[in-house]
Amino acid sequence: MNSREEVTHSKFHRKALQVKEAQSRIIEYAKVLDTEEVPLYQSPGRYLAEPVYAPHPFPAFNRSGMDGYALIAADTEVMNEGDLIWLDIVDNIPCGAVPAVDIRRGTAARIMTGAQVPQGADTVVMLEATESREVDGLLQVGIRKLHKAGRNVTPIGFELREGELVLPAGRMIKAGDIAVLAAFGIPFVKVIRRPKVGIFATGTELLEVHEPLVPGKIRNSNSPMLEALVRESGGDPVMLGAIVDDIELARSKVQMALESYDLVITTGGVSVGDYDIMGDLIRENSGDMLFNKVTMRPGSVTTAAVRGGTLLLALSGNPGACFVGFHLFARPVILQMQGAVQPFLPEWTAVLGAEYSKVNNYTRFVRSRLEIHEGRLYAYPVSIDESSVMVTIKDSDCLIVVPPEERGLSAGDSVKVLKLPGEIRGLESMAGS
Ligand SMILES: Nc1nc2c(c(=O)[nH]1)N[C@H]1C(S)=C(S)[C@@H](COP(=O)(O)OP(=O)(O)OC[C@H]3O[C@@H](n4cnc5c(N)ncnc54)[C@H](O)[C@@H]3O)O[C@H]1N2
Ligand code: MOO
Repeated sequence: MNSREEVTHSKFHRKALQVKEAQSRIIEYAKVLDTEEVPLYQSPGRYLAEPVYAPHPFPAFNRSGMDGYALIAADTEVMNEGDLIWLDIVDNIPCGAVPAVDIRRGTAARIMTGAQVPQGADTVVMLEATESREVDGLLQVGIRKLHKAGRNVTPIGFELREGELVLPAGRMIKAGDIAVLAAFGIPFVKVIRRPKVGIFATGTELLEVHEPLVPGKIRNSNSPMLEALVRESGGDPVMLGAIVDDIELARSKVQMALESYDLVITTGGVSVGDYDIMGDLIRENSGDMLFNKVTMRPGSVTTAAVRGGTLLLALSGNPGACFVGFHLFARPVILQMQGAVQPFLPEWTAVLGAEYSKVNNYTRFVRSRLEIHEGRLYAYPVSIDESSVMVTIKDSDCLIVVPPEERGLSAGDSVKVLKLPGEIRGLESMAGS
């Protein structure tokens, strides 16, 4: 066999890996990146680099849950129905103040919601359940009903005890986490640095977004889509444009990108056509190749290599395949590099909303809409889900996983779905219905 035949031969005879096997081959090279400190307000969406333990109990003092009077519950025990018990008011405690006097039998303190309950008091009686009077210049509060100890008092450490784990490392920071960090006086948060992801497209047919359409050409929609997906995954996308189908150009672009970024994603040119330069380029150094075929549709031609320790993910040019390939391979790498606890798409179970008859000998990942009817989750395959189709990507909430052996699926079947990130768009169609 001469070398040209060898190239052709290896182009056509690819060893296909199962998706899980392909995922575990690449995830091995997705090393958690170094840490950095960011201001609290910039931390949403970032991943915590280290666990947060409560530095003090929360609340840090016994807290009043009502505006009213702090007193000793036992003082209200001796009451007959309808009688008023009169207690001397010895203090007035606004929020933020430290009580000046301890409460002893026969006394009470006026207190506001959120203020520190004074020593000795074990209950707070709400203002509406009290009366007040002045006797010889002394203010007194009258209590009509029997009150139990502990009412309207949130004890110290009720939410968190000192030293308790509040936020584990690898957790993506959201609004509730911000509240915890703020409450514990953490103005700068240690997070994992965002991976820098170089993105470029290959294809002589590609025009930039701003260019007018000309015969035979299409606009490069995959690069901006990948840019958005990388950003959505917490990565820092670096747009390297589109190159024509020229292997020399691709080689130098790949080399530069691998030396400069934490991950390189390309789209297009991985099939067996005469101009599928990314496939050829990766095969040149087959020792570095992790795989160049996966038993999935769309995206069977998804290719991965590792060079100088950096991953190169060559996704298909077909928009549907590029989208699915990103979620199955690129997103987990980007998340893992940020130390995410669960880098893969979550697996849910749904009811299939409509018949799906397409099958082949590869696992299908069918772009689908999600809806909830009477408390049950339904997945509806999008109207057209071919690998080459772009327009239905926007309607996808999940990917239904259709195993290769199935004879086609019927409406009502239980199906495994991979939930895509973000809100469920399918629910928008139900708004107002
Ligand atoms: N003889 C064979 N032909 C094909 C095979 C095969 O096994 N044997 N595989 C098919 C499958 S499956 C897929 S998927 C595609 C994969 O093709 P490539 O990944 O090499 O992608 P291209 O050929 O470069 O482009 C495919 C398609 O997508 C359009 N495209 C490309 N880049 C972009 C972009 N940045 N934005 C929008 N659209 C893009 C391109 O114009 C083509 O229409 O190969 C099958 N063929
Ligand atoms: O790689 Mo293709 O997208 O399987 O159809």
